[in-house]
Amino acid sequence: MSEHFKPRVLVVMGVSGSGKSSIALRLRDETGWPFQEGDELHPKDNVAKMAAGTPLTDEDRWPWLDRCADWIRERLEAGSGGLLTCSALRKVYRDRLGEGVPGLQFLYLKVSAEVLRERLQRRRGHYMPPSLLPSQLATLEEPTTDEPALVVPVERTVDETAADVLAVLRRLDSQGK
Ligand SMILES: Nc1ncnc2c1ncn2[C@@H]1O[C@H](COP(=O)(O)OP(=O)(O)OP(=O)(O)O)[C@@H](O)[C@H]1O
Ligand SMILES: O=C(O)[C@H](O)[C@@H](O)[C@H](O)[C@H](O)CO
Repeated sequence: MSEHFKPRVLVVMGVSGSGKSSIALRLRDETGWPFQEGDELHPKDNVAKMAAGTPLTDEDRWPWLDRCADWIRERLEAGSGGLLTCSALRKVYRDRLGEGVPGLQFLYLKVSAEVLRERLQRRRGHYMPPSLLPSQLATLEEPTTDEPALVVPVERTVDETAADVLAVLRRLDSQGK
């Protein structure tokens, strides 16, 4: 049985290859919160575009972000907690997802460009080509300190990183935050 954590909706964010899916799945196992892979909410044209090596535009992303926002809102209303992977690269995207709504928290996976390049080169069986990394990094606006985001460097193992996040959640729970 998983440990009890106060239900929160966490958006696990960062560029392609930062480890969103890997970390979110570990956190799902530990918290028991519902999990949604944000990549699965992309309209199929978006996936085809990325697979062909073309970066998405803001216009491509809005319908996808709206689907992500719907999922977040449902989870908040249900009070079940939730884990969504979503690159959420720009501040306006995070606003669209509902940043600032109580109970919604972002978890930013901060990884150096070198490590990202290496991970994406090694990854197999994913539509996102490593050639899109520069555009992902160019689009990224890291969350600032006045945003409700936890920032974790993820150049250690998935288990170590997940343990760090759980420690933060326990601390927030014990402080009644
Ligand atoms: N902490 C880690 N240490 C080493 N390798 C990792 C780590 N986290 C993830 N990886 C590996 O890096 C690759 C990218 O991870 P993952 O698919 O979880 O990233 P992602 O952010 O969900 O990517 P995308 O947004 O493109 O779907 C995978 O091959 C994964 O096994
Ligand atoms: O905003 C974006 O450009 C996209 O969401 C990408 O980040 C991908 O969906 C994901 O990272 C691919 O695997």
